[in-house]
Formats: sequence, C-alpha cells, structure tokens
Amino acid sequence: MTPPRPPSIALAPPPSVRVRAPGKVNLSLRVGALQDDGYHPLVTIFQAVGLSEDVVAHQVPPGSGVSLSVQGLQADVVPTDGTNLAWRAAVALAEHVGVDPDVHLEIHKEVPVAGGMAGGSADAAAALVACDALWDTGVPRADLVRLAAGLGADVAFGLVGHTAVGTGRGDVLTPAMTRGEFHWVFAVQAEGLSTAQVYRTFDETVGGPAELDLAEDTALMQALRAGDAVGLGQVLRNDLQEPALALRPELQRTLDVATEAGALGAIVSGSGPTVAALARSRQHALAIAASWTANDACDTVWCTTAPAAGARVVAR
Ligand SMILES: C[C@@](CO)(OP(=O)(O)O)[C@H](O)COP(=O)(O)OP(=O)(O)OC[C@H]1O[C@@H](n2ccc(N)nc2=O)[C@H](O)[C@@H]1O
Ligand SMILES: Nc1ncnc2c1ncn2[C@@H]1O[C@H](COP(=O)(O)OP(=O)(O)O)[C@@H](O)[C@H]1O
Repeated sequence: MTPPRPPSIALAPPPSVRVRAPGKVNLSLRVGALQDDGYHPLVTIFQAVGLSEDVVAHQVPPGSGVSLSVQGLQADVVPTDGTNLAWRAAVALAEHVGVDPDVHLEIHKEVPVAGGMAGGSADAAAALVACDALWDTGVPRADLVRLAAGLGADVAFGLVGHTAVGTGRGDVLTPAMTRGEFHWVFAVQAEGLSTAQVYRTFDETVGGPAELDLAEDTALMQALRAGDAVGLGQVLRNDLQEPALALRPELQRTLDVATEAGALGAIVSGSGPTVAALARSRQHALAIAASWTANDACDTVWCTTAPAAGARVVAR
C-alpha cells in the first residue's frame, strides 16, 4: 500500500496592485513671472490622454525597502534609484502614514520621457495609489493630492485626470466640464527637453506678466463644454512653445506638417518636445500620423483619444 500523500500547499502569489495613470497635454498654458521660490504661477488647462503608464506595486518581505524596475518606451533613460518620482512617491506615502516603505515598483512606460506629457508625474501618481492599496493604508484622496503636489507640479493632475484647470504651480485643480471625445496625435522625439531649461529660456526671452487673467480661457472652456473640436483647435495656446522652439527649431516643421495635413490645431505639449495635433476623427488622426512619418518629422507617432481617467487600480 502506498503511503498517503501529504496535503499539497498552494502558495498564494505575493499580493500586487496594478495602477494606470494618464499622460497629459496642456490645452492652454499661460505662464506668469518667475517667483522667488523658482517657480512660475500658471493658469493651465490640462487634458488627460489615452497614453498611460502602469505601475505595479509588489509586496516584498519586511525590511526590504524600495526597489524599482522600468520597461517600455525609452525605459533605458529612466532612473531606477531613489531619484525616480515613483520611488519618491512610495517613500512620501510611507512617511505620511508611518509605515516602512517596503515595496517593489514595476513601471511600464508608454508616455515619452521628458516629453512634456508628464510621464514621470503619472508614475508618481500611480505609485501613490498602488502603495496605498498594497499597504491598505486608506489615505483620503485629498491627502494623496497634497502629497502629490509635494512631489512635482504635475503629479496632482495625474491623480485627478479628465480635464482640469490648474492654477498656482499647476497643482491647484478645478475640474472642467467637457463633452464627448477628442482625437489627438502625438509626434514624439527620441531626445527629451528639460522642463527647467525651457522655463529658464522663457524668462530670458518672453518673460511672463505679473498677473494672469482666468477669463482669457473662456472661449476654450466653451469649446470643451460643447464638444467642439474645431473651436478648441483654434484656441489652443502654450506660452512655453516659443522657448521650446528656440531650443529645438526643427519642431516648427513638425507643427507645419500637422497644419498642412489639416490638423484642427497643433501645439507643443507642455515644455516639449512632443507636438500634439488635434484631429477631426480617428481616421483624420491616422492621416496626420502618416504625414509626420512620411516627412520624417518625429521619431514615434501615437494616436489616442481624450479625456482619460486619473490614476486608478486596474488589477490586483
Ligand atoms: C511644463 C509643465 C506644464 O504642465 O509640464 P511638463 O512639460 O514638464 O510635462 C509643468 O509646469 C511642469 O511640471 P513638473 O514637470 O511636474 O514640474 P516640477 O518637477 O515641479 O518642476 C521642474 C522645474 O520646472 C520649473 N517650474 C515648474 C512648474 C512651475 N509652475 N513653474 C516652474 O518654473 C521649475 O524650474 C522646476 O524646478
Ligand atoms: N518615473 C519616471 N519616469 C520618467 N522620468 C523620470 C521618472 N522619475 C524621474 N524622472 C526624471 O524626470 C525627467 C522628466 O520626466 P517626465 O515626467 O518624463 O517629463 P516631463 O516633465 O517633460 O513631462 C526625466 O528626464 C527623468 O530624468
């Protein structure tokens, strides 16, 4: 008689939480005069887009600390140490709630690095939500938004998503009403631009006014409420476009090719160098993408829609 087999023990995989957070385009970015703290007051209208980042937070044995890996678009130029914004987000949350920051963060990149689309900020927003769920710390949303703002000017918007007006450094957010779906095409460059350098060039060339008037975006807000892509295309605005073009003159051609392909509007995304073009439809977006490729006007092209949701758990 064969001896009874010992009961098999099914080892549960260590818990993990996957969070998705969006990249963004600034539909309007108005920049005031440099302040003593080294920042500029902004009035900006953010729109979250369908290009997104996934951060998976994995449970690790107590005392392991934070570790991090990156894969996907331009992963080789992203830091994997304590300077990574997602790593800093995990540490900031742990300090806030008084737990040890034990986690492995796995970042999947789709948003261009240093491209003016807030990919690093999306990672930080995603890491806050993922670690909060993994550690079961239940931090109120308002506290997460405050922690986000302490990490970088764009991080709070990565949490909130959709379309929002940003004031202060861009971190004081008010949701904006929109109707329907907008079609965007993005011309991505292999080499990014430093946000700080673009702001410096802005100061040295254009310079911002002492006061910013919220009423200047009325036509844009109306186009968003009406779902009027043609109207929106006519009022896109970016005060950092001129300094970004001064640093990368070849971007003018990328803008021109989009305009020649009938884009409703074309603009540098944030501090660049990504160029965003607004299209009439998915098919029109593909036609603009084809023009950019045929004219060798960028290194990668993405078609997507907007608005997209803020950081949210997509798998456990
Ligand atoms: C330009 C914008 C437009 O949304 O986005 P990106 O193009 O970087 O995506 C943002 O203002 C970037 O936000 P973010 O990239 O999070 O900025 P931070 O890390 O906080 O700051 C980087 C540097 O940008 C400058 N900065 C940022 C925000 C602001 N309101 N004024 C500034 O002068 C400062 O020199 C700062 O040292
Ligand atoms: N998780 C991250 N992903 C990308 N870049 C990061 C990250 N953490 C820190 N960085 C640093 O921040 C810089 C800009 O970040 P990113 O958010 O991609 O661009 P932008 O500020 O233009 O939107 C990068 O060049 C990189 O050195």
